[in-house]
Amino acid sequence: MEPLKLAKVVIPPYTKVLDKSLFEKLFRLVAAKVTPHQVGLLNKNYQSALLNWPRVKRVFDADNEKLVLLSPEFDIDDFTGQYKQINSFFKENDIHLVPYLLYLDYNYWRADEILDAFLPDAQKEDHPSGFTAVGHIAHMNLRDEWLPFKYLIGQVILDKNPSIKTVVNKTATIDTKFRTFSMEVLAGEDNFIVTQHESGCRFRFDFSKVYWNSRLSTEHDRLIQQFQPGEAVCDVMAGVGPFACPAGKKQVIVFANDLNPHSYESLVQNVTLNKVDAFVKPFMKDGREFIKQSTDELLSFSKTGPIHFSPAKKPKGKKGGDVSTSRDFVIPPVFQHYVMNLPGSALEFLDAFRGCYAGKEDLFKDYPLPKVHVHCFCRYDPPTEDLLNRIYESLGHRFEASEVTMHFVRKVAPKKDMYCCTFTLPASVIFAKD
Ligand SMILES: C[S@@+](CC[C@H](N)C(=O)[O-])C[C@H]1O[C@@H](n2cnc3c(N)ncnc32)[C@H](O)[C@@H]1O
Repeated sequence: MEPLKLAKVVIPPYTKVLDKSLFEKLFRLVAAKVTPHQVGLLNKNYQSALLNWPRVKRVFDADNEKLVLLSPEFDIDDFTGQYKQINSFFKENDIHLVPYLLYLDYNYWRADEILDAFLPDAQKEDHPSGFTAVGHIAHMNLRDEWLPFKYLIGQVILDKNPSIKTVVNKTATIDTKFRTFSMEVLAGEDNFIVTQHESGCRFRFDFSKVYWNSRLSTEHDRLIQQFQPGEAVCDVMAGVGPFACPAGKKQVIVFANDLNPHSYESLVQNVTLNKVDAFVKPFMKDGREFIKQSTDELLSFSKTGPIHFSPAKKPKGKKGGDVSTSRDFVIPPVFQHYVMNLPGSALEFLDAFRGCYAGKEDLFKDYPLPKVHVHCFCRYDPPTEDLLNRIYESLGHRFEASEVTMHFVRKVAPKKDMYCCTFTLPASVIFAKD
């Protein structure tokens, strides 16, 4: 008896339509015709002789009786070896054994089983059944050797993942100004407008025109946790709002900026979608200019009076949760945090902090100096010296290692790690008059 495994199938490279009949398989099995009571006895006493394949039903109705499928290894004539006892049981109880044809088709097999059957064997462990989901889109990053089978791979991913409606493959490395990448639809609808959930918020955007990376959700949450209600945060490269909107939901005041007009457009929509308009202000400027101008923008905004916040009324009958009390949030005249997530170049923007609060020293009477959370890539392990040097080159201030937290975010490539450096902006930098 063949094991439960798809045999290799040969499909010519660049085939566009998957012939699903290639994955149909017929198994000639034996079934025991028993009473419902005997099903329990078989399950209890003779498990190893019964069919035990994943996702395959073993017991079927047959008139007033039941058919129980036996293992393909079961030997009907074995009265001395491992099947001696079950064969005796069948004989003593006058149980009939009947042939049973089990048919498994394309719907039965998992994506990785189907891909293993038609993709070349080399580097089998890397067969591409994994993808990153962004809303209804499965985003793949296929290696060159799988490209001749890209449409079939896309079809399998689409068929085997009910929430996926579009499968795309990245066609070039990210090197655009706005961190977007070109992509090709492998299967499904040609629709890039997605709705993605993260950190208790909803985000809508065109995945082909803006930056989004679902793998950053932990990093988003990590920083959001550091922001306190009533604090002011300057999100210099905000994208479609994955820091800004959740922070706004916890009543953090966020100036959120992105230079990509498509990101800005989605950011504006997402602020409204998540009802954080009172707390999150979107901008579309170059990050360096924004760092400089946002100090005055916030100062003016702080003079408009406190933000009056009334939590949405709880639906009738809902118990628990916070007591709904309204609260006034005084807008701070200075930022407590700057977030700069553009890891390829954000360190180079640090020079913009020189003198950004020059002449405004008094504003810090009641506020601490701002913290910067700047993301960057590094190819050194440990990263300390390299990152301290690069911060110095741009900011013009040499920190001690103990003054900068270097949080490892993720490995992007074998010699490319993403970090978030957090430090307090020195008074000598932000009040500099040079
Ligand atoms: C890596 S993405 C991060 C987006 C978002 N903060 C996140 O965590 O998903 C970097 C963002 O910086 C924006 N960007 C690129 N150059 C910029 C610049 N000079 N000024 C402001 N934003 C810029 C891009 O459009 C992109 O949305």
